[in-house]
Amino acid sequence: DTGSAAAVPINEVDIAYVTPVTVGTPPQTLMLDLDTGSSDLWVFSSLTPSSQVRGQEIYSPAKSSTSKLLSGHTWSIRYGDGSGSRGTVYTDNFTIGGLEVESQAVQTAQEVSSSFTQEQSLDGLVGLGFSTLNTVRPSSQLTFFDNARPKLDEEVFTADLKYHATGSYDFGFIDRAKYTGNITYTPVQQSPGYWTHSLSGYAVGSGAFQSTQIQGISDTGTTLLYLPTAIVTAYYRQVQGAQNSQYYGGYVFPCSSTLPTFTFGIEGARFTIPASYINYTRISPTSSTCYGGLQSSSGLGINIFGDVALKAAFVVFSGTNPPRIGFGTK
Ligand SMILES: C[C@H](Cc1ccc(C(C)(C)C)cc1)[C@H](NN)c1nnnn1Cc1ccc2c(c1)OCO2
Repeated sequence: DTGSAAAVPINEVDIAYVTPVTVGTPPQTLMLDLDTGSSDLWVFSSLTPSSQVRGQEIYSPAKSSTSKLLSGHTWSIRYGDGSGSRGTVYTDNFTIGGLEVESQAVQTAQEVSSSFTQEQSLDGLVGLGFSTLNTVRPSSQLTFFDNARPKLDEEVFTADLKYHATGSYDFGFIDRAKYTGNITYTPVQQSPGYWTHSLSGYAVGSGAFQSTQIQGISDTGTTLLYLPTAIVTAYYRQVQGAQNSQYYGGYVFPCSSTLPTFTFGIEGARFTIPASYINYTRISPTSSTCYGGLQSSSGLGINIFGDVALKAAFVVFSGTNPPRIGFGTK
């Protein structure tokens, strides 16, 4: 089997992408954030206090003839940006882009943090990290990808995220029409459960390519690109008026600045992020100061190849043994 679904940016600066999914019988449609950097599938639900729901679609297990309570099971997740959620668990039919998994663990939120309440067009997350990271207790649950694996034509899913436009996620096949040339693969170290791999180096603008291994995680659920401070300072040194602002918590610069491109390596292949992707957003709607899409990872303890980087390529997440990740030019 295969599946294919849209990845729709939830706002005008691509803070996150959501994908239509259906849960239950008859199908209830929700817009969820497919997140390779976590492994819980959770949704706003009929169990979420109405004070914490602001426009989101909810999943009501009581309205589904195929829902089953996973009795005695709970979950609680805290994301790296400080947001979080917790609740109980049902199993139900779950479909993404025509690919169905029966009795998928669907984690129903009984509490969500304010940053989730504020994102009205995001109804939850589909974790596509390794199932070892799932927070359901006493027994952890499998991700949608792990449940779908046995029926997939090929043990892969792909991400084709786009800048200020709708892209796609495919399951079980690699769509040749979505990239040119070949896919370059590199090994994934699946501990502690992220899609962890290395870049082979980087270049700032037209500068020489610096060959250096940079380990990090490819994370579709993270907006920006977070790299070591030395690389980030080398980049913003090329930007007139750029500064690392304590107040704004990162590099800012005049919105009128000309930004260099940023190139990253995967093995011998090179992928260039257009300057426009790094001119991320105005710090406030009327400001002429802009916040960078490339920021330092020093506070995170891990380098994160988020959407700013991933949308510059066609990415193959391969669940083969051993797992690997592939990048193609588009
Ligand atoms: C933050 C997201 C998870 C999320 C997504 C969306 C949202 C909103 C809808 C409310 C906008 C909040 C949270 C990420 N997913 N793998 C994640 N989950 N756990 N770690 N990370 C990566 C990380 C870690 C730390 C950081 C960061 C990123 O951005 C800034 O500081």
